[in-house]
Amino acid sequence: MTVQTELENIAPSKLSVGGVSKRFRTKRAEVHALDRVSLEVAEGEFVCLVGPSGCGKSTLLNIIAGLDSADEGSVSADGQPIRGPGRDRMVMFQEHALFPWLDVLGNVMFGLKLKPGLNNKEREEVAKYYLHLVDLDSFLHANIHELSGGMKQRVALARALAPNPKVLLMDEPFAALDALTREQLYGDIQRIWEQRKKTIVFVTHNVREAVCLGDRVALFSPHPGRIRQEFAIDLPRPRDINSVGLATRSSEIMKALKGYIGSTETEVAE
Ligand SMILES: Nc1ncnc2c1ncn2[C@@H]1O[C@H](COP(=O)(O)OP(=O)(O)OP(=O)(O)O)[C@@H](O)[C@H]1O
Repeated sequence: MTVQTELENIAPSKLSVGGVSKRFRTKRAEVHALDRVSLEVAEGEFVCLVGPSGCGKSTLLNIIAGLDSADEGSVSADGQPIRGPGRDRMVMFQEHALFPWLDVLGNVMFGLKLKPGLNNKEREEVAKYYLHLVDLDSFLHANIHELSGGMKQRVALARALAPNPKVLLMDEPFAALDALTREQLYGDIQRIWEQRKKTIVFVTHNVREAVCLGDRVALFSPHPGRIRQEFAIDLPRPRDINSVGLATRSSEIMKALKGYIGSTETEVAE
């Protein structure tokens, strides 16, 4: 395999979630995290899962990632049942989970370790391509602890993209960042998604963030976790989170969400 073939866009996956239920049993209680959740995500689609804390968004993402399994129902990528993690589905979490003993380049190269057919020099070339994509060319040899929160998440994004997955699964990746840094990353992730043609499932409790990024927003409610409604977002891209159109659409969705969870719920940000 050459670096050039490795960097080519590959066809994104279609995801299919059918009637998935999941319960967690602890010593004291049983939590019904997901109740017959179904979701279809088309090839290259950007879908956001929105809802208050505890409604099962991360559980569903973990099941699609193959990090957890459903009690009932089916989950498949391109028609193949998902039975465990795979390089075709990379996950990015709120916490960057970078290795502090490796520099920026080393962290992204680490994700390519198991990539067959690439030698070290080629892995470095691939890693540099993705670090350029996230605007970190000048920080290849920086230590992780020297970076800002936003830069760490850029490294984490480059690391998730480097194995050229068909699906990117993102669990509140920007939640711990300040508003300005988040806004920059909204622009970046939209640009990268269009350039690299990934299927993206993005978990957030921020309705505006979901409307800014998603082709579609799936609304969850908790106890038990269910998808209550889906909204197609046809605003032109790239979207500005501060635009009037986006605020209007967010308010409509927020209103629907409050109808499902009650207006006293405070964990969802508009
Ligand atoms: N490993 C686990 N053991 C026991 N309960 C769990 C486990 N993982 C999740 N849960 C419970 O399942 C429910 C759904 O959790 P989940 O993390 O999927 O929700 P979420 O919508 O992603 O919430 P948040 O936005 O807070 O991450 C919650 O009540 C949670 O406490």
